[in-house]
Amino acid sequence: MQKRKPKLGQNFLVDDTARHAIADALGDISKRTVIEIGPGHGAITDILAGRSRSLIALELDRALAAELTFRFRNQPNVKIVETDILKTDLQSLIPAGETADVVGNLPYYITSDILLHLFAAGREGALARAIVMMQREVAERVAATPGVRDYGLLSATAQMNARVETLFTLPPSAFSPPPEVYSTVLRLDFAPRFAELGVDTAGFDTFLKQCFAQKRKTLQNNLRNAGYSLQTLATAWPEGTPPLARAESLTLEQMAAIYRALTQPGV
Ligand SMILES: C[S@@+](CC[C@H](N)C(=O)[O-])C[C@H]1O[C@@H](n2cnc3c(N)ncnc32)[C@H](O)[C@@H]1O
Repeated sequence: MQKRKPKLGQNFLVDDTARHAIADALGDISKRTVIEIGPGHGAITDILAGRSRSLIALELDRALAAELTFRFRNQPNVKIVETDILKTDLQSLIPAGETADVVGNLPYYITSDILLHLFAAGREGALARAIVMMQREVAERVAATPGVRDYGLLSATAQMNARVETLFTLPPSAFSPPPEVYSTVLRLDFAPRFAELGVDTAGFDTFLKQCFAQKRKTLQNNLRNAGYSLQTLATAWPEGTPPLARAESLTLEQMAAIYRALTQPGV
């Protein structure tokens, strides 16, 4: 086994039950294209190769990509691509008119960037489902509901793009070498809510960033810092929303109502 490259987040899964549970969480993939992020030594790849119609595994580490290319050389449904997931256009990997599912024990140093990359592909209609493992604390933020301590920009962004379900948590001993943190597996079913909530994608993304800019400030103060006047905010503020509310206490429906009132006054 090659030496671990800590910079690439290489903690390999060695728990047999867990790697099967991750593959099982995808459901029936016999007719699906599956994209694996960071296959490493193939702990999950081995299982998916025998189950999926087509498996495309994206690995940045040249030696690992070569190892897997050799191992799967006689399986025409498996394609190993040496590439950076963040620089890969996922839609271009998927047959026209179809969607793919994603699986990955993610390199933790770029978890948020990978999630944003997946949400962008989900909005394009390229992805149906993702089973992704990440540091437990990050998973808790992705899955948190409004009003709880962990709810913030990552939760709101994730839940504008997907239904989030927490599946299970693994201790450091499930990996080699063991990381310093616990890890949690999430299921994301891509279901963008922008049209349903009457907001435009790019504008509402920016608005959410403005709303959550400073956690200790009220939502109105964050929006004043973003350039909205007190008077504009007072006129647009929906009835029933406390003026001193913080962004993390509001539902996505309430956030969207404020955004619509600010950007489409009189509608
Ligand atoms: C946590 S390991 C998981 C390996 C394997 N899937 C497993 O479960 O044992 C993360 C993997 O992602 C790869 N990786 C890191 N950065 C990447 C990137 N930007 N694009 C694609 N793969 C990357 C690493 O080389 C490593 O193989």
